[in-house]
Amino acid sequence: MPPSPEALNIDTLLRVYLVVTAVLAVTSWGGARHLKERGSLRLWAWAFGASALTQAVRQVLLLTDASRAWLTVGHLGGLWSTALLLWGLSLFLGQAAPWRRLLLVGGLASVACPLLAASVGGLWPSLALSTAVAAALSFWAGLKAWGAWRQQGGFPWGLLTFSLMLAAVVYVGRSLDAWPALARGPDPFQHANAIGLLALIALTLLQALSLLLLLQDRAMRRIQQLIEIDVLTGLFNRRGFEDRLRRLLARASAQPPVLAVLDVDHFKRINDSHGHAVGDAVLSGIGARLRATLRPTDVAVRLGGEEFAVIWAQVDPPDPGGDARLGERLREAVAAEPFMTEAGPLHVTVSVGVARAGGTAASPETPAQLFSRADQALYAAKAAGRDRVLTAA
Ligand SMILES: Nc1nc2c(ncn2[C@@H]2O[C@H](COP(=O)(O)OP(=O)(O)OP(=O)(O)O)[C@@H](O)[C@H]2O)c(=O)[nH]1
Repeated sequence: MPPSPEALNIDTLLRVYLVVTAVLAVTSWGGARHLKERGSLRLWAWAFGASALTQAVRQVLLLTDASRAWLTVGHLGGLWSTALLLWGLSLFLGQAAPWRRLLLVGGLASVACPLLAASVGGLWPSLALSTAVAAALSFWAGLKAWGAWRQQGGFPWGLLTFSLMLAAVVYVGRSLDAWPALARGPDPFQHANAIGLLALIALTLLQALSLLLLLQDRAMRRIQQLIEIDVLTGLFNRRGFEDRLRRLLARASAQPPVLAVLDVDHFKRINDSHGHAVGDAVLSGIGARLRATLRPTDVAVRLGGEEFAVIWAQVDPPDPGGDARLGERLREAVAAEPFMTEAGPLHVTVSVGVARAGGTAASPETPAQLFSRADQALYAAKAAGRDRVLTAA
């Protein structure tokens, strides 16, 4: 026997929806203030707030003898909420927010819903229209989240995509269910409507959780960047380098990585003759040139001062002179053209030591051993007159 409509009373569920979205709005707003987050989180607070506010207005209207057409305000919460969530999502992803289109769609629906209700004399056309628009917006937001999920991966994007797409399906169901021609009598309609509402409450909670996880994920990535990235060049710093080298060496790969250690020749002279700012500009330029010679799988590092390193993660099998050619590419990238600085064009060279990871699959060379061999080759290149590449034995 199907549960009686009392088991899932729509008005009770609407009040639960009001309380849940109000709590989410207040916590998101407080969180946005606390984190000094002006963009997406504030819009998401408004998104939850839109649902709470429209429901609150509906509850107040129920206490008055206002025209039933005004009760359609309760239908608009999901629509405005999804529009604001989508807006915040665009900001979060650094994309241009389609706010004009969102305001237009939301505005038109907000006018059309009470007008429809007044002219038909029932609430169903307003519910059908508002849920259809909310479905489209939720699908649009779901596509955005899906795009980010494909690009960046990660559980929070997956959860958000799932909850937005499922919300779109629920909205479509509610929209179809509102049509009297499709309803199978008042009770099934009430029951399906209530199930839809229950699902929306759960999905709203899921969305809030995934947005929270996304914010946390972004903060973690920022911290990771601060820890691992050299501010001057944008390359990895020594910590990031050690971490990556350790992981690459631990990975049993058909081709062990090749490491180059580079040191700028007579860099002290640049600093002494032209000042630290010019020296910094040269270091930054070297970083850019190194990066430009590499593939995304390779790693470029500023080890500190005027010392750099490169790890080639995927290299050809060893062949005579092959490793030296890799190092030569870096040396040429730096020496080929002068660096344009405020002190004029400066010709800069680097010395390079290259070493290919050795050992066996069962007992690979340690990062310290590999680095030491490359460093010795660099030292030998310096001693041999600089501006050259030497490979480790
Ligand atoms: N502008 C600038 N200079 C730095 C930075 N870090 C280290 N240096 C300078 O880099 C110079 C390194 O000098 P040395 O170690 O003597 O080496 P070099 O002059 O490059 O000589 P060789 O390596 O023997 O060819 C020092 O003057 C440091 O002060 C930095 O972040 N910015």
